[in-house]
Amino acid sequence: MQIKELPKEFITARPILQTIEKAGYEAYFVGGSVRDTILNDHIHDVDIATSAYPSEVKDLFKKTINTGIKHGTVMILDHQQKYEVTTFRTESGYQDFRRPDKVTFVRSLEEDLKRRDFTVNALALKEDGTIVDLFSGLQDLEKHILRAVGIPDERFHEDALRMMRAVRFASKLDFVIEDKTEAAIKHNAPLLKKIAVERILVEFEKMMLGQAVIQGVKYFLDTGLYNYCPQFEGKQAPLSKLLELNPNNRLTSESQVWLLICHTLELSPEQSRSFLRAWKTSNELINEVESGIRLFDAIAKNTVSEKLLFRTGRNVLEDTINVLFAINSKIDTQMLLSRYEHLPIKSTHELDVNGHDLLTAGIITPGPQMGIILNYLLEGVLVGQFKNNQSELLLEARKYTSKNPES
Ligand SMILES: Nc1ccn([C@@H]2O[C@H](COP(=O)(O)OP(=O)(O)OP(=O)(O)O)[C@@H](O)[C@H]2O)c(=O)n1
Ligand SMILES: [Mg+2]
Repeated sequence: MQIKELPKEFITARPILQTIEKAGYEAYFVGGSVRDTILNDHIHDVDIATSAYPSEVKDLFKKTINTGIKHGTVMILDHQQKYEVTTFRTESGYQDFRRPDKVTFVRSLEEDLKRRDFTVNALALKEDGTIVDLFSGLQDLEKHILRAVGIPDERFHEDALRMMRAVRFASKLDFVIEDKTEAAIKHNAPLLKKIAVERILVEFEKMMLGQAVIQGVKYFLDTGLYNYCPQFEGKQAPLSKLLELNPNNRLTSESQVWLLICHTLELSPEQSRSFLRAWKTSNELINEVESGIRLFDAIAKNTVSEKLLFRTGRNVLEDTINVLFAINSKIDTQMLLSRYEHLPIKSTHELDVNGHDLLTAGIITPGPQMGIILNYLLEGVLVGQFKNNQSELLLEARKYTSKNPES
C-alpha cells in the first residue's frame, strides 16, 4: 500500500528520514502516527525507527538530545520541531513484566516490529509513502480488529501494560479485540499488579475518554483487568453500571472520568480523596472531584444552596453536568446552570469589600474575626440579603460587630 498524500506532520519530518537513508541506513515512521493516518485520525507525535545506532544518528544531525539513549532513543531538533528517533531493537530481560531494562539494538526492521504490541501498531511507513506491513496490520485496521503481534502471551509478558492498552484502543478506536488476544488478557490479567499505577492511570483515563467507552469498559470487566487496578478489586457490580452510560455523551476531561467513577462507586467526598490518592491522581484533580461529589450529594438530597454553587465554581459544575448527562440523569441541569449564572458574584475577589477595607474603616482590628465577617458578608450577598455594594456591606459589617463583639 502506498499513501499518496502524507499528512503535513510527515512531510516536515521527511528530511530526517532522507538524511538517515542517504547515510546508508534504513529509517521509517512507526507507531501510532502511521495507524492514525490510515484511519484518517488526527496524529499527535511522529516516531521514527532506524537501523542506525544512536551514536550513528547523532553523527548525522547538528542538534540532538540524549532523551533515552539507553533504550536507543535520540531526540533530533530540526526547524523548531522535535523528533524521537529510536534504533531498531529487540527487548530482552523482562523478568518483571515491565518495560525491559535491557534492549538489544538490531539492524532489522522485522526484528523491531515483531516485538511491538498490536498488528495495527506494527506498521512502518517509508518516506515515499510506502507502507511496510509484515503482520497484516492493514487488514486488521480495515476490519477494526486489535490483535497482538505473534503470540499474545509473549507480548503481554514483555509488558503487562499492553493489556490496558488493548482496552484503551478498543474504546478509543472502536475496535474489537481478537479472541486469542482477549483470552491471553484474561489469563495474564494478574500481571497488571506489577505495573506502576501512574502508567495504568493514563490508559484507564484514555479508555474512559474513548468513543466506544462502553465497549472498552466491557472488555475491562470481562477480562478481569479491573481486579488488578487500585481499589477496583471485586467491584464488578458497581462498575457494571458504566455499561449503561449514555452512548451519545462522551466525557471530555480527566476530572469528569474520576467524578463519574467516584459517583458510580457511591463514595463520600472523604472516601473519594483516599480512593484518588491510591490512583495517584494530582491534588488539583482530587479537590475538583471532591467538590463535584459534594454537589452530587446535595443534588441527591435536594439541598443545593447558592453558597454551594458558588463554592463549586463553574468548571466543576460543568463537569458535574456532563457526568449527569453521561449517566442519563433526569436532573434539571439547565436550572442548576441558570442558578449559577444568576449568582451576584462568582468569586470572592468580586465582593465589594475586602479585609483591608474593614480595617481602614475601623470596623475590626487584625485577627480571626476578619474571616468570619467576610464570610458573613459573602453569604449575605450570595443569597441576595445584601447588595454587593461597599457602603452597604460596611454598614452590615458594623451591625454584625456590634451584635457580636469580639470576645
Ligand atoms: N507497551 C507498548 C508501548 C508502545 N509500543 C509500540 O510503540 C509505539 C508507540 O507507542 P505509544 O506512543 O505509547 O503508543 P501509540 O500506539 O503511538 O498510541 P498514542 O496514540 O497513544 O501515542 C506503539 O504504536 C507500539 O508499536 C509497544 O509495542 N508496547
Ligand atoms: Mg504515540
